Parts: sequence; C-alpha cells; structure tokens
Amino acid sequence: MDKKILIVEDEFIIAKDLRLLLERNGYTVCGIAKSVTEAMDILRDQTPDLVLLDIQLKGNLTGIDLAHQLQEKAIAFVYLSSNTNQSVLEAAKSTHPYGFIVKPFREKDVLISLDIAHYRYEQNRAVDRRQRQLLQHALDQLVTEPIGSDQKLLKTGQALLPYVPFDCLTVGLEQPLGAVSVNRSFLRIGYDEYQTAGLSELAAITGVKEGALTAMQATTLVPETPVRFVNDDFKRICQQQPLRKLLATTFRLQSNITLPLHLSAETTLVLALYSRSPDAYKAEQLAFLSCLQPALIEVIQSVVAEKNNAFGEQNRLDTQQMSASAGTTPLKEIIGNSPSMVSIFDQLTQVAPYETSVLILGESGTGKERIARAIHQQSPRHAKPLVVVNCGALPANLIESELFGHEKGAFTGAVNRRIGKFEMASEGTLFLDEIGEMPLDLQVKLLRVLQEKQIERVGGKDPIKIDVRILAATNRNLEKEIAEGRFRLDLYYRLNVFPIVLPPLRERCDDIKPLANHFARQFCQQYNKPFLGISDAMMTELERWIWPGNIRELENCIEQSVILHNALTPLELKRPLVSGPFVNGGAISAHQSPKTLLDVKTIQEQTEKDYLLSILKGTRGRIRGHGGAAEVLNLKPTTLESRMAKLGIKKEDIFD
Ligand SMILES: Nc1ncnc2c1ncn2[C@@H]1O[C@H](COP(=O)(O)OP(=O)(O)OP(=O)(O)O)[C@@H](O)[C@H]1O
Repeated sequence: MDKKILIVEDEFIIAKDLRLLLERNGYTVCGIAKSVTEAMDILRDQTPDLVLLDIQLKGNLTGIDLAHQLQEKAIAFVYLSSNTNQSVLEAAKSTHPYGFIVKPFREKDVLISLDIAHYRYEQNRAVDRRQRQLLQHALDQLVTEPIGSDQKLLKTGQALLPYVPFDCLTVGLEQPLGAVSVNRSFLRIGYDEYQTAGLSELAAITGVKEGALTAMQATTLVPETPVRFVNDDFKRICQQQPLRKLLATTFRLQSNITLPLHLSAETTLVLALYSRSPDAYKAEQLAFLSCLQPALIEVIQSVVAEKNNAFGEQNRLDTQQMSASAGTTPLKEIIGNSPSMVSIFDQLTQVAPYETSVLILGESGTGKERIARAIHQQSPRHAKPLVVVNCGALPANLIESELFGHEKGAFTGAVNRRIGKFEMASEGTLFLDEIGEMPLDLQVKLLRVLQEKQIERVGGKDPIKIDVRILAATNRNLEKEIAEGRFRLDLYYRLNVFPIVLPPLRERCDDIKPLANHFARQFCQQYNKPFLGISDAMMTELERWIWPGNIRELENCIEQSVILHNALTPLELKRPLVSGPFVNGGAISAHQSPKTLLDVKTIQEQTEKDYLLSILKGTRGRIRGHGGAAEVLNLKPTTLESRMAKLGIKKEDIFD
C-alpha cells in the first residue's frame, strides 16, 4: 500500500485505534495531530497522501479551517465525524472533501473510504492532466488560426470556459509606464454569445467618463503571479481597486481569477475571468491556469504580432455581439439562456464525460430529470441504457428487489428470478430520482453497493460485479434531512461528489419567454394547430407570474391554452393564472439578469430612480433647503433636478 496518512483527531483513543487499523492494513501513519496548529506543524515537514480529519478539534480552529489549507496545498482529505449539525455540514461540504466517515466506524468502512478517496484523487489528477493536454492542443491551434484579434481573444476565453467558466472576461495590456487599460471586455450573454466592449463603450455604460476610467486604471496594480478572489476576498479587492468595483457592480460579478501574462520584460497582458457566483473559482483552477501560462502567452503574442495596434488604439466604441453558434445551447432539448442556466450547462459539460456521481438538487419541476438525461447523453455511456428509478414511488418492501433484483423463491411471490435496476443499467447510468425519500435501512445497503461496486440479489448468495454511473436527484434539503436523522451522512457524501443546483423558474425569468414559445410550438404541433406566436398580453402575464409549480406548471398552462385556442391569431391565455404574487413590474425587473448592455443601463436607471424616489418621499417632495433631498443626497439642487428630469421623475410619482 505504502500510502502516508496524517490523522487529525483530538480523541486519543480513536486516534490510536485508527493508527493501529491503518498500520495493520499497510498504510504509514506520518503523524497524529490533536489540533490544527499541530497538523500545520507536521505538514511543514511532511506531505501525506491523505489526511483523516475530525471536524471538532482542540483549540479555536476546526477541521474545516484546516480543510481550506489542505485544499490550497492540493492534499486529499476525508472527514471523520459524527457531527450532523446542518450549518457544520454546509461548511464541510463547501470544502469538497474526498469522503466522509461517520463515527463510530467499522474497519471495512474506513478502508473502503480511503480506497475511494485515493481513487477519486488519482482520477482527478488524470482528468486534470487530460484537460490540460486538450486545452494545450486547442491553444496551439489558435496560434496559427488566421482570425481577427477580438475573435482570437474570445476564442481563447472560450477554450478555457469548460474548465474555468466565466461570465465576463477582460483583457488588458499593461503599458510600460505601469498603468493598465481594460481594452476589451467580453460579457457573456448566452451559452455561446458574447457582447464585446471597448473602453469608450464601458464609459458609456457605466456613466463614468473615459478620463476617469483611465485614472482608475492607473491605480490597478498588476499582480506578479496568478491570483484568485472569491467571497469576501473579492469584496475586499473591489474596495481597493475602483475599476474592479465598477465592473463588479455593473455586471453583478462576485469572484475573479486574474492571470498576468508577461509578454516581454515591459509588457504584461492581464487576463481576468469573472463569475457571478461568489465562490466560482477553486485553488485547483488557479493552479490549472497557472500551468497554461506559456501556451496562453504564445496565443496572445500571435495576436499582438498580427495586429500591433490591436490593444492600444482600438478602444473605439465598438459594440459587437459575437456568437460561436448563434445562441444555441449544447443541449437542444433543454431550453434556457439565463445566466444561471448557462452556468448549469457549463457544469453539465464539465462533468458529463467522467464517471463522477452527480447529485441534482432543485424544487419539483425545475428540470432535474432532464438534466440527468442530458448528462447521460453527453457521457461516453450514452449508447448504453439510462435507467430511472423513482425512489419515492416504490413501496418500501419492494424497493430492494427493484434495485438489486431477486432470485426465484426469495420471498412469497418471487416465482421467477428477476434482474434489478442496477443490472439493467449495466455499463450505462442509473438515475436515482427522489433519493431523499429512500428508507434509511436501504440507504445503508445502497452505500455499500456504491462503495463495493457489487450487488447481491435478494435471496442470492454470490455478489455480482456492477459497472454503473450513478446520478441522483432530490427536491428535499438533504442537510436538513441529515440533521433530523432521515438521511445518512456517509451516503450523502458519497453521492454529493458533484452537486448541480437547479434554480426555480421565478429566479430565472429570462427563461420564461423561450420556454413558453418552445412549449407552445410543441403543443401546437401535437394538437395539429398552427403556431402564430404568443400574444403580448399573454407573454406579459406569463412573465409576471411567480410559477410556484415551476416549468411543469408553465408547460401545463401553455398546453391548456393551446387546447382552448381555435383562432388564427397568436395564442391567448384562456384561463387567468390564479391570483397570487407578481414578481415583475417593469420591462426589466431586479429578478431578471441583464442580457445586453442596454439592459444593464436600464436596471441602473431604474435603481437610481427608485432610490431618488425613496429619498424624495422621505422629504415629502422637498428638494431644496435644510432637510431637503438635495442636502440628504449631498447634491446641488440643480443637479438633483436635472437627474429627476432625465429619469422622468414627476411630482405625482412622489405623492402616489
Ligand atoms: N430547461 C427545460 N427545457 C425544456 N423543458 C423543460 C426544461 N426543464 C424542465 N422541462 C420540462 O418540465 C417538466 C418537468 O421537468 P422534470 O421532470 O425534469 O423536473 P424535475 O425537477 O425532475 O421534477 P420532479 O422533482 O417533480 O421530479 C418536464 O416536462 C420537462 O420536460
């Protein structure tokens, strides 16, 4: 075996037992630490293959704090705990452990968990190597591709996208004097659609003059090495760098990786990837990009060589919508172009080719099964079956034989031998829908099957090897289920290797229109009726509704309208949506994400209008003098009046 393990456990007896157990099975225990400080001391001299990590430790710091350090060092770790507190679980989950062993544990559980952790670690490394090779190849090809500079920069970003997804990519060149100019920004507005902005365009969108933008650029320091800013670090860097803050607020960006590419002794090109998720970027992704710096430098040098003035002089207002494949998604049957769906497509494309288990989470009717089907379709197993099991719909006494099969005579009524779903899905994919509904005793059996990769038919004697990829879904909050004792922590960790969280339809209003058109076209075809579009009135109603039943409810509503519609006119809503809360007031609501730069401006103006109105209401419409709105806002009264006129704020709005 010859693998080095570090045990971080403050209970002496457990730590000693673990040491004996591991050594008995050929592992080397390179140390036992009772606290994070002791563990860090050991890690200064030793690099273990894996760390067994208790969550509650002696001292102020917990195992979760150490996990963050281990992540940075790319050392695999497995939690060892009996803690089922929901917030602790959430925090532990966010550190992406390689496994979770629940105390008290059996020797076999520990050994299997370690095997799985090593396997996953090796697999991750192999995937990483393969991804790097593929990307290296794609970048090498780009060097000689005869395309324009913007297109080449964008294609460079697109090549990175499956490995390091982004919502906005900025490319800037550090001038010999030290100032950086953000010369090109590519804002992602669809799965494969981008809007390009130069410096002057950025000035137009943000309302900050070009001169002021240039001044902000001058204060933006270029990092020497690649850096990553997530969560609070991102907020902090935005406070220090006004240009970053401006980009972040304008495009709602929340995390970033910045990659300095040193083209020569004096010239550095800065490539920055931004995401709308606060913790989009992991340490591994930073390491991954760092390794690719030489290949990226070559591509950029080819751009600079082909078009020497590509950066310095091309900052004209230049709005372009660039699209590699005209707004299509990778999966035609999954409709959605909102930023959250684009992010789901990115995750799906990332995980589909591998053997990784995927846990799909989301409210009922958000499309979990559809995503599972798409993962199977995009995987190397697509020619083999996808078997779907609804764990919630099976009677408890039948579920075991349904999953694992049974031998003839195994129980009353078992007149023939029967193959279970695991065997049916052989070499394919098994989708365990509603996994949160599975009875506890079966969860234990399922975990063993997943770990040992073999099943036993009910009433059978010999184990049968299985080769199945597992996808699971639930609309339940599994952390809460665990905290309340209805779901096993270790099974959760086994399944939750790659979670995909589907947002409800009310959080992605941008998708309502394309989905409605898609369903209307589909049902018109099914009911043999002409499709002449959806009336504006109906679309407005659809976009205002909060959709408690999600996509399935929208689908039913459209079907009903198609059935009841018999005129050669656009589709109308035949039955009103039952009264309820509306979400959207105007053309672009706060719930919608900006799709174009114009949308960004509209949202900004709306926000400003709302803000000014709230102040004006507070001062009962008084603008001038002591306690007036101008004083509150620290503006000249004439400036405030002209802003009000520009935003169309009238007296009636203040007193309505
Ligand atoms: N993005 C999408 N594009 C087109 N149709 C979709 C999309 N998402 C879901 N649907 C449709 O909406 C309906 C509900 O989807 P699905 O059954 O996948 O949801 P679910 O989350 O698995 O629901 P449940 O939790 O109730 O099992 C289905 O008819 C599906 O075809």
